[in-house]
Amino acid sequence: MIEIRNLDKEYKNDKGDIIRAIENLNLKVNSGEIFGIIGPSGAGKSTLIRLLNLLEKPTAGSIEIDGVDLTELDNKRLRETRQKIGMIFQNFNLLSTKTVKENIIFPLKIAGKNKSFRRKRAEELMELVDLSDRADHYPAQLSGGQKQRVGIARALANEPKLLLSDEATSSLDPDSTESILNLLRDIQKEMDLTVVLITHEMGVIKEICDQVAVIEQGNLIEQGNVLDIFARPKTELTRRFVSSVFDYNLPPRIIEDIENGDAGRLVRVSFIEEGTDKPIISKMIRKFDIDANILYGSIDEIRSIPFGTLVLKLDGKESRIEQGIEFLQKKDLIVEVINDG
Ligand SMILES: Nc1ncnc2c1ncn2[C@@H]1O[C@H](COP(=O)(O)OP(=O)(O)OP(=O)(O)O)[C@@H](O)[C@H]1O
Repeated sequence: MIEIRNLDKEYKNDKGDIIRAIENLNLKVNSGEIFGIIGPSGAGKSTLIRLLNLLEKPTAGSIEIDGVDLTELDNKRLRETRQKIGMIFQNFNLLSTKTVKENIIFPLKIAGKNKSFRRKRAEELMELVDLSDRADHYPAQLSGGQKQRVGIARALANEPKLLLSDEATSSLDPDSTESILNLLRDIQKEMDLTVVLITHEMGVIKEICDQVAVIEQGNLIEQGNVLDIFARPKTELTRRFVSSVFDYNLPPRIIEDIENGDAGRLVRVSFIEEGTDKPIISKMIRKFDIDANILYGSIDEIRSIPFGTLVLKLDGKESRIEQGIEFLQKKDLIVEVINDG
């Protein structure tokens, strides 16, 4: 669906220095995915999402959507293409002097749709986002969550195939965030949309994304399936993001033992889906004559799929322990030796 190649974006600051907001970035987003891009402040997230519909012009590189390179389109074709890319914003960007219904009708007007079509489509969209009873309210009369619902309805007006979300839940309270994320998930399924969202909150990624890319200082540093990234974050930054929503860090008493050289042989076993861990670990204990004490465990759910990690202390013959670890790895558990003992 989207293929970004060798993308660069440079800005000049007030002093005339060049700031490389995006550096040689390559990314592929498949059709029908909810793809999250996460990074700390200043990483280049907003720049990247604005590049995706050419609200920002790249300094170099290409952005293909369904095989069409946006950077090569003339203004007229770019405008047409943009109508098929919906976008929602952190600050909603609603027209304050227009009602809910008029805000939703606005992009349909721009697309040249006739009056009866516009009215009918607006009714459908208000129903979709559960705001039919607020049709004649103005944005100032709505809660943040309701404003974002209007933003979503407006973004979907011209039946886009791609929806871009620029920190859509960052200014919402936790309940509204949850309901907006659920709405995004539902409409993604119902309309078979591809969604690209940027966020600085790992909770958003955990809640609705299928794939995630982590960016830092304009560079893509890690990318993959959300479950894999949670189970095996490769970079320090990703690990920090994961730790913000999943209790991944070792408890202080274990860290202390490691520092004092008293911890023994410790492994972290991460598993996805219920029950896969227990029979396999007890099998390892029997098969290789190893003692395995669970020192610490943490279990959560990622989009209804159980996901957890256990920290085990292994005792036994060195060679048998090696074989035991290999055995776990072959069973598709993610095993990380955290202390050699
Ligand atoms: N119009 C601009 N002119 C000059 N520099 C810019 C401009 N827009 C962004 N930048 C710089 O580019 C870098 C990336 O900014 P960007 O807003 O894309 O980051 P971000 O990850 O979205 O940050 P935040 O989460 O704080 O919004 C920053 O160093 C920023 O100062």
